[in-house]
Amino acid sequence: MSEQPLPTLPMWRVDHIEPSPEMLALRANGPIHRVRFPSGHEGWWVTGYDEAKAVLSDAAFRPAGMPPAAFTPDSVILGSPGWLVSHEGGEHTRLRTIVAPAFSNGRVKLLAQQVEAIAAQLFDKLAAQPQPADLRRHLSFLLPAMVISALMGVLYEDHAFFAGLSDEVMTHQHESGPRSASRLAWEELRAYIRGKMRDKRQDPRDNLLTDLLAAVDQGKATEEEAIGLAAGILVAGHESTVAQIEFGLLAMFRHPQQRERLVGDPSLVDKAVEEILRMYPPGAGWDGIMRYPRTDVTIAGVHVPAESKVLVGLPATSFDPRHFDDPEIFDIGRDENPHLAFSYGPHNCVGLALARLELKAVFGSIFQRFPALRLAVAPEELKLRKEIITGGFEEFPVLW
Ligand code: HEM
Repeated sequence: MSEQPLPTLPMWRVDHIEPSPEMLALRANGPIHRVRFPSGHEGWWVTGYDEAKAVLSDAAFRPAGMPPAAFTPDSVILGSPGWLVSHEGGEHTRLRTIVAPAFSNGRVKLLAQQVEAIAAQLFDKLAAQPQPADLRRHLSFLLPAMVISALMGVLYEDHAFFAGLSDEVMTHQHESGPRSASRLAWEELRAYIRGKMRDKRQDPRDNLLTDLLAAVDQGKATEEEAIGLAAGILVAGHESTVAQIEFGLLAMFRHPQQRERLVGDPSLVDKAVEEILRMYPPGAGWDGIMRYPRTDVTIAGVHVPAESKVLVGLPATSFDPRHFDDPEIFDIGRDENPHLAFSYGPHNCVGLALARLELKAVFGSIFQRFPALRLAVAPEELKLRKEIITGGFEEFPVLW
């Protein structure tokens, strides 16, 4: 009897936005599945909510940035000192503790007015464009980059430069060899940060680069680690947020009644953002974050040998009915929403409060500012950026 072929990733969303029916069917069939990854390797895909949380908080698993030697690293930034997902245990805690205060709820709250002002300024610029206009070019790509400049304490005018580099790092991450475009961009980004950190010695003020310099001076990190921490934050904090703005808008276009509900009651914005994150998180169909068990482990009764690939299917966990009532319904008033879009455990998203603030700034007022905002093309005509894990689109043409 011939064996069934393995389910294969990616499982693309329907029209870029609705969850893949194949993914939903597999998820409903059990919490862990043997699958084939886009790289051709076989491994496991964890789609159960509890099982995902257990893997993400279990020290038996190495983080995404520490693949076993058998797997070719798929990103130039893996192994770079200071890149948080390439460190584990005490080393990871030491480095994360240096940047975590800059992302605390209290520090992020202080940025709220600035983030609102950046959003308002970009809305004005978008409104001044001839229609249709590319919302990516005028809003989604810029807003996270401008917010990160404020956080880092670098000039606003630099945002286009470093956002371009961060984009290049992510876009070409499958290339290998020392002269790949991605590696060059990563090196250029690090050189840029090295220069900015030197400038901060003369003009410190209160920002993340100054915190990083202090950590170097106090012997908590090497200069190379501090540079890697800053560069990693730039890359991790940019593309994910760009894509989430775009997927969130698609979600709202797709569900006009929920959009009207939000316009009618702007106090729903916090819950709306959580629901967007739950049901339409950024993603290009690779469907999760990787972990590597260092020893043999058992997940939901399935034996998984050491050094295998275990993909934790964060988007799939959002449809686990053990944790979400009517999970396939997009409901911006959902009360209980413990989604895992920001992951869980020691590597959960350090920038989650900032990401929420940025998304609130967009979804809290964009439909008031542009009541007739809509896509200028059919959703299926948008070109998904398939080569980067967070997805997002080449262009996002809109009318209003
Ligand atoms: C909607 C936007 C965002 C989403 C959905 C998101 C999602 C995630 C996820 C799923 C991880 C876990 C990766 C893993 O466990 O392998 C992560 C980690 C991380 N994120 Fe975010 N993120 C977002 C925005 C941001 C922002 C705005 C920043 C900073 C400015 C940021 C910085 C980071 C960093 C530095 C890590 C690595 C943490 C560690 O390994 O300790 N992210 N993010």
